[in-house]
Amino acid sequence: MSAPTQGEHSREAVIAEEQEAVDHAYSCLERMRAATAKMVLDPGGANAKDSAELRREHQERLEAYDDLADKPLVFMRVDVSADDAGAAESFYVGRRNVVDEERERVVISWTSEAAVRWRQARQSDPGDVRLRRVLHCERQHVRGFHDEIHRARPSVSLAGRSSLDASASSVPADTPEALDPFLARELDLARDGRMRDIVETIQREQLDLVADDRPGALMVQGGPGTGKTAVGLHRVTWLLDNRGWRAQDVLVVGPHQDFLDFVSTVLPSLGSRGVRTMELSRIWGTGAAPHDTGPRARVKSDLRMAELLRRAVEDVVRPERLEDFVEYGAFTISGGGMSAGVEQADLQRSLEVALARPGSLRYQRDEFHKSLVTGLSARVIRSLSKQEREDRGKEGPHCEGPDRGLREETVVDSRLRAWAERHPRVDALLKALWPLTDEERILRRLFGDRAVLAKAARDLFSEEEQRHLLNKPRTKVVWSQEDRVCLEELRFLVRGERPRRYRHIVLDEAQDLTPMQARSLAQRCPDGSMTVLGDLAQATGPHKYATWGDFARSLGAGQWHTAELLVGYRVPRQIMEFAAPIARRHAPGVEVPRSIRAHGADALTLRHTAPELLLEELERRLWELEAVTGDQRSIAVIIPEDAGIFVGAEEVAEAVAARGRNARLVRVLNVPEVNGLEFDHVVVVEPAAIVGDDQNGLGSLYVALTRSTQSLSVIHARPLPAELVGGESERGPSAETSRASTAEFSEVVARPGEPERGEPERRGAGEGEGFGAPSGLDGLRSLIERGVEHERGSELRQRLWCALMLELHGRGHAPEHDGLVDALCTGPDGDRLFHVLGEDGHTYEGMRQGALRAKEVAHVHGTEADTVCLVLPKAPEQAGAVEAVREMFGILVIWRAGRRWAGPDVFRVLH
Ligand SMILES: Nc1ncnc2c1ncn2[C@@H]1O[C@H](COP(=O)(O)OP(=O)(O)OP(=O)(O)O)[C@@H](O)[C@H]1O
Repeated sequence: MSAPTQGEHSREAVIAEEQEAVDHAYSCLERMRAATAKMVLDPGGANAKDSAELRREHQERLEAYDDLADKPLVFMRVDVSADDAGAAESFYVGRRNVVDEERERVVISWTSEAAVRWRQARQSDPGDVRLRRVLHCERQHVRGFHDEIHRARPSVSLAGRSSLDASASSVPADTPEALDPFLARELDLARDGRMRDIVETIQREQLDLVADDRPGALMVQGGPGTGKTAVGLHRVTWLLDNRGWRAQDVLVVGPHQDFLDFVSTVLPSLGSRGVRTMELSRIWGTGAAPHDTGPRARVKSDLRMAELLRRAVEDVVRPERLEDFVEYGAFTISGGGMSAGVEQADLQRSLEVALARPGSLRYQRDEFHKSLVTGLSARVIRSLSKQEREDRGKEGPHCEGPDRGLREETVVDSRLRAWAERHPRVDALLKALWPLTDEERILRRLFGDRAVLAKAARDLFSEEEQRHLLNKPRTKVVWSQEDRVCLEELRFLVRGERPRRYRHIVLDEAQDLTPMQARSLAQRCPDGSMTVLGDLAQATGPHKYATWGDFARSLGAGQWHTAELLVGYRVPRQIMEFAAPIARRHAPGVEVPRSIRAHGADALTLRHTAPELLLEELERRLWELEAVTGDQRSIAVIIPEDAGIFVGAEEVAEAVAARGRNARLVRVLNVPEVNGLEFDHVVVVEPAAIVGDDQNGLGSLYVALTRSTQSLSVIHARPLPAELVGGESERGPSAETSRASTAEFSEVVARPGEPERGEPERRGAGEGEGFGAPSGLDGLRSLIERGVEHERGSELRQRLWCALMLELHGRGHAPEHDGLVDALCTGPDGDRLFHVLGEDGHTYEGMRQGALRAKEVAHVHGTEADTVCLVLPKAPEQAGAVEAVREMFGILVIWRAGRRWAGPDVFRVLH
């Protein structure tokens, strides 16, 4: 073993010194933990309630210590000038505040004002920072370090550096392109379905936003993977620590539950427990409600709806009905030997005053009710009081004391008020003036009655827009997500009910919020303190905002400011360059992030194939990826939402699951489900179908293409959207043509009939002959082919066929298929021919016809299949049908039962 160099000596010495400090920090933390655990058992407190409250607080602190799990407690040392003479004081920065027995600071939380300031210092403008050293720890063990700022002497890491430190010390930390090795290592880690906190490697521009203390809404625009979500979550911890807010004061809103699960460990690892997180659709009730679509969704979630709803509520009131209750110039009630009345002019005035009061519909009604009852009971009281006085004069005193008369009057007054309050005529008058006081009925009437809608929508919505809002007559109303937002607005207008409020709200993927949703969320945050995170180029919702200023208008935000994140930390550069033209087309004013991650040679793969081979190609790509990546890396298959293209998510998922061991890490998702998530490898299937004809389809594709940290594979049968291949799209000329050219990528083109790479050539269908058709049968063959082709028009049959192909491929077969044969497996125990049936395949008649067709196919194809099998979409309708088909035709039958195959011969035919 060679002797260590001088550099290695000094490096080892530094690590040993830092290790000592880290060990001390951990032992102090352990002491604090033990003391807290003791306090949980014996919390003290003046009474039981206090004790319970204290116990809960200690318990939370204890859990916060434990939430560190395997994350390092300490990750930075900072030396700052203590005096002009050059003395320096050292501090350690970490995930928690730690003190020693004398309550001296041992570790300062990264959220403290000082720690943030030190981290914002630059080598060129260090302020009082003399040394800023990043410690690379694995749990408690210091493995390396890197000096970002060192003013006293050259960085020790320059000498004898480890491979981990090598690039860091050679790159000036102030250079934006600098990718420090700790960061590079973090970014390259496998994505296991849970986001990690980035507190150790947070970049200056990110930290600036985390610690932004301006009041109002902070809106962060940033492309895919620029760390918006990470910034939003770290900001929550910073706010809780610096504003003294409780966790319950903050709400984090994300696009869907998977996203919330994905980020669920970040806040606890930063020491912030109990922050409420919610998926967007659950904010307004159940997430299961359907969405409106197309122009209806657009109109219904437009900000103008707020005014329409206000008018709809205003229009509910029918002041003209007052007349119907007035006789001889007054409104009167009588009963129980009493009568009372209010003159019309007074009544009119009361109504006007009530309607002019700021407040909800019910509040105004109640105010009118109160003043009416006061007016009525005042009249009765006066007459009764006179009577009483006369009676009292005859009968003598009823009770003693100076306030006798007053008390009697009060009793009479309250009894009379109750009488007037509940009088049926009063009730009838209120119902006539306010016929509706229920938000659901008001909305049903607005969307169900053309005249009501036209009156309220007069100068707000065009006639066409009004048509989109109208429900079809006699349609049973199921409240959509968009309706639910309107209902919340109505609940305020009608009852004055406001949803729960928060001190701060973080909105992630905010570009997809509708204006009405944004307005509704802002109402949960009366101080307007919000963090709004989004990317206008990733917009997939019914509304597209041109600027964040438009979004701020929906929020009704008094104060707001925007910031931009421009460096991408997730997506490798080659993929980002491929996807960028899509973003530029979709949101021309928005800057595409500069990816900090270097090209991987095989980061991008494009595969073109025939529609019926899409599934096979996908299977093949998954095998390849798994072969390369092994068991540890996550893979997402992103398919179009309208799966009509070839097969649904279920079938792909089944095929993935059937492969067993790696299935855990392979997920099949569509774009709304993948929003905000990331995976190591992503396979995007049929981009053109993801774009579809939706105005926000390009946004969806941009989301799909930018989910991976390692590689992107695109498998397509339809031509790629023009933006991806540098062409002119039908959507108009590209703002900037793509720099990507298909030649740059590994592209495999496979069509039926064309030999694929490495496969023996075979003659394709549609060229006059199938593989092995006996001569003389050509005429018959084409007749039968036409019949088969016709049957293949069934979508159900197509899906069933795909499921069968997946199954067979999954079992290691390479089934042949052509214009006649659905699947033919050749193996040592004979040939098996499968014939797939469609809609009526499970009826006996369907099976009988299918059996005949299968026989014809086998005959003209010339296959001497040892086994012919019918594949039904579900279990046969008639008992005994399977046996009958087997005995009469010699044909076996299997069928689909949910996600499985079933039938008495299923193992024989599918082995
Ligand atoms: N400073 C950093 N250090 C380490 N990892 C980082 C840093 N910044 C971002 N990342 C990582 O980059 C990935 C993308 O971050 P994040 O999901 O926050 O981006 P985003 O802008 O919200 O993306 P999208 O718009 O696609 O939702 C995450 O894995 C995150 O941990």
